[in-house]
Amino acid sequence: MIKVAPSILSADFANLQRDVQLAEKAGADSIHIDVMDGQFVPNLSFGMKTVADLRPVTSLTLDCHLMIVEPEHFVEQFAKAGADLIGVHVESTRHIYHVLQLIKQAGAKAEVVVNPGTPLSMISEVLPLVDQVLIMTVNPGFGGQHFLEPMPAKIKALAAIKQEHGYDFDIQVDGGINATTVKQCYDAGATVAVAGSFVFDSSDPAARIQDIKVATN
Ligand SMILES: O=C(CO)[C@H](O)[C@H](O)COP(=O)(O)O
Ligand SMILES: [Fe+2]
Repeated sequence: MIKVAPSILSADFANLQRDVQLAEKAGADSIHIDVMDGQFVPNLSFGMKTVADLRPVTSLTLDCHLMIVEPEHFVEQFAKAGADLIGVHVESTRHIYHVLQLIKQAGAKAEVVVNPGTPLSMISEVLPLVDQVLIMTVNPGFGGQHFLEPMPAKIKALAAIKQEHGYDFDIQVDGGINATTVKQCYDAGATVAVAGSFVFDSSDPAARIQDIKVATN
C-alpha cells in the first residue's frame, strides 16, 4: 500500500491546524508543505513560520517541498522550524550535492526533486545521498493540474536504478494524483503519493485519503 502525503496547498489556509489534524486522523503518513518563492515557480505559498506553527499540532512527518531558487540559503532554517524531510529541486541550485549535505547536517531527511522535463541522469550522482526522490508528475507551481501520462515510465526507470544499486530511498510522486493515477505510479514503483486537490477539494477529505490507499492495496 502506498504512503499518502496530503498537500496543504489545497487546504483551507484559515484552518490549517484543523485540516492537518483531520488528515492525521484519516491515516495520512506525512504532511506535504509546498514552499514557493514566485521565482522558481510563478506562485507564492508558505514559509518557515508555517512549518514552525504546524510543528506542535501534529506528530506526522512534515515534508517540505521547496520550490525556491538557491535553497541552500534556507534549508537550515526549515530544519530548525521543524521540517523532518526537506526536498530541493535539482534545477534550483548549482550545488545540489552541497544542499543535500546541508539538509542532512541540519538533522533532516534529504530529498531531491526532478521536474517533468529533467532527465534522471541529472540526479545520478546524488542518489546514494538521499532518503527520498520526488518525481514531479505535473509542472510545479499550482495544485489541481492534470497528471502527465509519460511520468510512470520515468518512475519505472528510477525504480530499476534503485534496485540495480541497492539504494533504499523512497520514490514520491506529486501532481495530479487521484485514485486512478496513483495506481499507475504505484505499479511503476512509487512508494509515497502527494495529493492536494483530490483530498482537500472534496467534502470528505478523509475518504479521499482512504481511496488512495485502497487503490494501491
Ligand atoms: O508541488 C505541488 C505543486 O507544485 C503540489 O504538491 C501538487 O501540485 C499537489 O497538488 P495536486 O494534488 O492538486 O496536483
Ligand atoms: Fe509539492
